[in-house]
Amino acid sequence: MKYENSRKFFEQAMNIIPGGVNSPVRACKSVGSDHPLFINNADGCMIFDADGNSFIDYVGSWGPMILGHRHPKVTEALSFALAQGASFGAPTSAEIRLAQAVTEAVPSIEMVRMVNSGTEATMSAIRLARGFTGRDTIIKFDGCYHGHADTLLVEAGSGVATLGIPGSPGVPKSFVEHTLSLPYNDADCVREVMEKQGDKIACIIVEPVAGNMGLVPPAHGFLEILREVTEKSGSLLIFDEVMCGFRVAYGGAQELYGISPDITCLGKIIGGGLPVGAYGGKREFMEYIAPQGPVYQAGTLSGNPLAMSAGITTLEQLKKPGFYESLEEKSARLSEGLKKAAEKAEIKASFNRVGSMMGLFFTDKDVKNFADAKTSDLDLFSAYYKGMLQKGIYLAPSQFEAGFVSAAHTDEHIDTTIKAAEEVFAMLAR
Ligand SMILES: Cc1ncc(COP(=O)(O)O)c(C=O)c1O
Ligand SMILES: N[C@H](C=O)CCC(=O)O
Repeated sequence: MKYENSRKFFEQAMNIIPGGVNSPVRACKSVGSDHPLFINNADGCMIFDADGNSFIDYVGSWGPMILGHRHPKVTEALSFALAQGASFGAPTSAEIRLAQAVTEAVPSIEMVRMVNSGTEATMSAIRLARGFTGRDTIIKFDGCYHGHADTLLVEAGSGVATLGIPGSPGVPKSFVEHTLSLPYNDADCVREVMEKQGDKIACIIVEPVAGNMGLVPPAHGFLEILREVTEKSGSLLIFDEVMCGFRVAYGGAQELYGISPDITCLGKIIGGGLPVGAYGGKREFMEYIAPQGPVYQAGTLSGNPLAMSAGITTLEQLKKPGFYESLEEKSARLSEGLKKAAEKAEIKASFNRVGSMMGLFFTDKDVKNFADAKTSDLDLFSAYYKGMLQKGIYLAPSQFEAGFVSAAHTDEHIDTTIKAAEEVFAMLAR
């Protein structure tokens, strides 16, 4: 494959955009690539770069593209919405329709506020929890990523883990002194901390399915314990379902595991590929937000009509009978195929999957938390990433990211991917 145009664009971008990219993980630095792919267009589960190369896409714009790219119904809805005007900075009925779809899908959400990104959703949810409880301290978990708000970068996953950045310069110590980060899936540790400090804790925020240290499912009973200790101490439980919401089930991880949080953060899928975020929960909490309540939060483009229409149409498609069953079948086929391929080549690898979110770690440990994920052989991951790319398979360029299957992937695409992995594993084993 030739990458001349991507290389040329990256040189130009490096001059005028920090690191040549508008979000760090895209630069593909950690896998040793000297440039990312510049993308021209995408269709279904295929993505096409600026040099005319085509790839089967398992990044799906980092999760939103669950229907695949350019779904005809979403494209049609967007054209219609655009014809009415791109933004009004005033309420539209589309905001009510998306709010209705979200509250119907996720019963713990009685009211929802739209924002423009997952970062805004989690940042606002934390402010609400602090405002409502009158407490400052928050608990998060190592390797979970909740966007780039100052207080949430402590021990974060995703790009922070990929680039090995310890938190971030520019975040004053005093901003993070109220953030406690605990090991994911360690119920005993949570109990211990909550027994000692529960009355000071405003909230526990968690990715109920962690997708930013690779993919790590919640251990049996872990989410139940979080619910129990927060209820006991009067703290709020926040599920950050920006990635897993509408992904692992129509009602998200809370439907899958049967736990009802106080506040839920959403993003990605509910915008159908347009910039969006949302946070919602029980009426008593949400009525605390301005202008109804005292906790301030605002946004010029919040509830943007294009994002609302792409989101509404996406959720309509997801609601169709059999959607998640079919996605589960495809994802199981892929994950089983990759597992067998690694076993055949005697590659040390550990696999996690929840529905259409999956992770392959180059370690012989079962990966249950960030410390386990960090035992992965990152050089082997880089070689795997590059090998797969050469064979036309587009994966996230980091061990600490999840992979996503979409409704547009067919058995044929999946079998092509497994065959590519067999060849790459065989090469890595030599
Ligand atoms: C679980 C989770 N929360 C929050 C975010 C932040 O979302 P955004 O990148 O839209 O700000 C992300 C992704 O970046 C995420 O995966
Ligand atoms: N893991 C991140 C979000 O889910 C990846 C997106 C980004 O940071 O650019």
